[in-house]
Amino acid sequence: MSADKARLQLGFIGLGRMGLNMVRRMQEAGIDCVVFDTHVEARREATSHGATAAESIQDLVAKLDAPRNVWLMLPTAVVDVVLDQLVPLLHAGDTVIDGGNSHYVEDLRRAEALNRHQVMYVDVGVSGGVWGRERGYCQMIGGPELAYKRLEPAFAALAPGVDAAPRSESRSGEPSPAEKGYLYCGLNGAGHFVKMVHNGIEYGLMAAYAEGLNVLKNANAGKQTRTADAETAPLERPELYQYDFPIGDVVELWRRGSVIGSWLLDLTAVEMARDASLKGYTGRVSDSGEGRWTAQAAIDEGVPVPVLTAALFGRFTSQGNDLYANQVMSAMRHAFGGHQEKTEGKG
Ligand SMILES: O=C(O)[C@H](O)[C@@H](O)[C@H](O)[C@H](O)COP(=O)(O)O
Repeated sequence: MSADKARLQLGFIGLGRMGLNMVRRMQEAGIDCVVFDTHVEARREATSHGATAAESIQDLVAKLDAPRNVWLMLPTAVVDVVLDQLVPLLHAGDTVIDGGNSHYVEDLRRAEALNRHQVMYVDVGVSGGVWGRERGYCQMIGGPELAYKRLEPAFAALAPGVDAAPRSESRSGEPSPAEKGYLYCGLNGAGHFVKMVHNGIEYGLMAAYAEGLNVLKNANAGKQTRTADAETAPLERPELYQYDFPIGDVVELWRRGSVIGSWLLDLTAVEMARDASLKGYTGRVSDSGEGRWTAQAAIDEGVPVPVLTAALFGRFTSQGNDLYANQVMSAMRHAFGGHQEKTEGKG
């Protein structure tokens, strides 16, 4: 443990799915965390891992040595509420870190507001989800470089480390922060901007796998008999679609030596091994905002992102937001051709 690591103390607000595990990882690395969450149980759990619990935000600030560092790991909707309580308690030279999935535009506004109190604001896009405690967290960091430097032992403790991936050819010597799993991306907003695009890509990758696997799943379409009044046109050559692929095994196979292996595919394989029919899922795919923000940024930049937007719109469809459009089309079809809607599914 380095001397710097031993000295760093961190206030931590928000002990949810990710926050608690992040605190555990930092405590294990010798970083003292003073934690607060409205759930007493979460605070108790954090103390069992060596953290110091605070009874309130005021108590948390009082328990920290100056200059204070307070990391927020909160749903985006409550960040401003907590900042309103926290910032008046802080002093010049203190730092607030937002590790949630905030929009980078919000970071710019918040950084300016905190700056008026001479409090530094750092935005950190954190990837790794519920697996982060074990695998480490990939961190994309924006804000004043001074604050980044001060917090570097915390970023290093949370990061997966250089061994998480084979070193890229022609990189040698002391691994760079990026190779360890954290990166200073630039001034305020930069961290969440990079995380926003990361999530835009996440949507695209997920949709690509999902669509491909659906083509495999329906490769037995020629086996289904279609009646004259079926919903869709008959297959011209049903003999071409007579396959029942073991999708779970195909996914498992692609994890080994194929071009499209990835952690997303690894996770898919685990789900498929449990139940390849995915009966436990209705297929409603939520979106928390970052896919939308990526599309908005691309429009402002005049950059085409057809794959990412198609994936985003696919999520809207899954949420049922295509219903009225479909009703309009069905009404038109009925109006011009007298066509009745079929009540059954695939015919
Ligand atoms: O990198 C990550 O760990 C994920 O990207 C994560 O941060 C993501 O934001 C949420 O798990 C869900 O996001 P959506 O609701 O937008 O799918």
